[in-house]
Amino acid sequence: RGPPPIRVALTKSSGRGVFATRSIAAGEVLHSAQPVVSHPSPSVLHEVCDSCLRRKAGNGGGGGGGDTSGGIYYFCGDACREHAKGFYEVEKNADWSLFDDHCSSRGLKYPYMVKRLACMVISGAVSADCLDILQPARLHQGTLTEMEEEFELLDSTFRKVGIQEEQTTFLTKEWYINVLARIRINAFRIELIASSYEDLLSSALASASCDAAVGNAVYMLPSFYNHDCDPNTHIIWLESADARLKALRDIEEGEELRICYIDASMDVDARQKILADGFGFQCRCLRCLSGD
Ligand SMILES: C[S@@+](CC[C@H](N)C(=O)[O-])C[C@H]1O[C@@H](n2cnc3c(N)ncnc32)[C@H](O)[C@@H]1O
Repeated sequence: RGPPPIRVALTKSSGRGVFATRSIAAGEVLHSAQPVVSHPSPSVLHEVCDSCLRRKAGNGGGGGGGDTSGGIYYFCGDACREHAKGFYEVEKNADWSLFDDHCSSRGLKYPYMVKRLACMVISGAVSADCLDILQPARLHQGTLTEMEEEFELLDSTFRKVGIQEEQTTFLTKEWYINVLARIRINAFRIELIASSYEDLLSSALASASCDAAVGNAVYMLPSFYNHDCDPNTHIIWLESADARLKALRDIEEGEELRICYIDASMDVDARQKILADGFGFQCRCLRCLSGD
């Protein structure tokens, strides 16, 4: 397989975007992508692999061969356990109860990803500026104050573990806010596509009882796709957080590839509100302009 048939370039009015470098047929997989950082949804913790978010065998995932590691984490196999060392070796040594309680009582999900990223930076798995290339959200004063509180809890948790100071020099309030501002705009909520009848049953149960998402993740290339309420591309997850970008219809060379960030079945007013509040832009796609 050659390189993916895409390139990132400036659009006329939506910052950077992804463009087709040749014609693409409907249904073609453009490329796959692995998360830079991911985290299970709090409601399914211990039910999905802490690394790839695959459901535990018996929870509809069919991902046998897994184990639990010290009761705190579940990894679906050796590859994920190995890959997770990037955060696990640091994360498991700290008492996260204050930080986690703070986030769960407020229904916050993204700070868990910042915590994980901080552990990855400390262990040397990624650099502190690995998300800097992504677009940040514009933040209001109220949000900044909340983030400062979260940062204090994160910082004090690391201090209690006694990690060497030179390993945490990156860990400043500014770093925390910068990373979270990028995660807010670029994180994907991951819903796995059921791959068997058993999965269908258990995912129906999961969505009836709680959140259907297995977690959230940030990717590099998928973060450059702009939004359209009638997209020509979509991002899908089959059994794990490894994503696939797939053409929804025939696409011409040079055309911009766009995905839909939200539930496209909502009416135009609801879509506009969510995109403005959550992503900070007014959608002017053809579907919105036609009032559909
Ligand atoms: C995930 S990023 C997409 C890549 C981004 N354009 C960049 O330069 O990094 C999401 C941001 O892109 C911009 N964007 C995405 N879709 C847009 C659209 N349909 N109209 C205007 N801005 C859009 C918004 O600023 C949004 O917050």
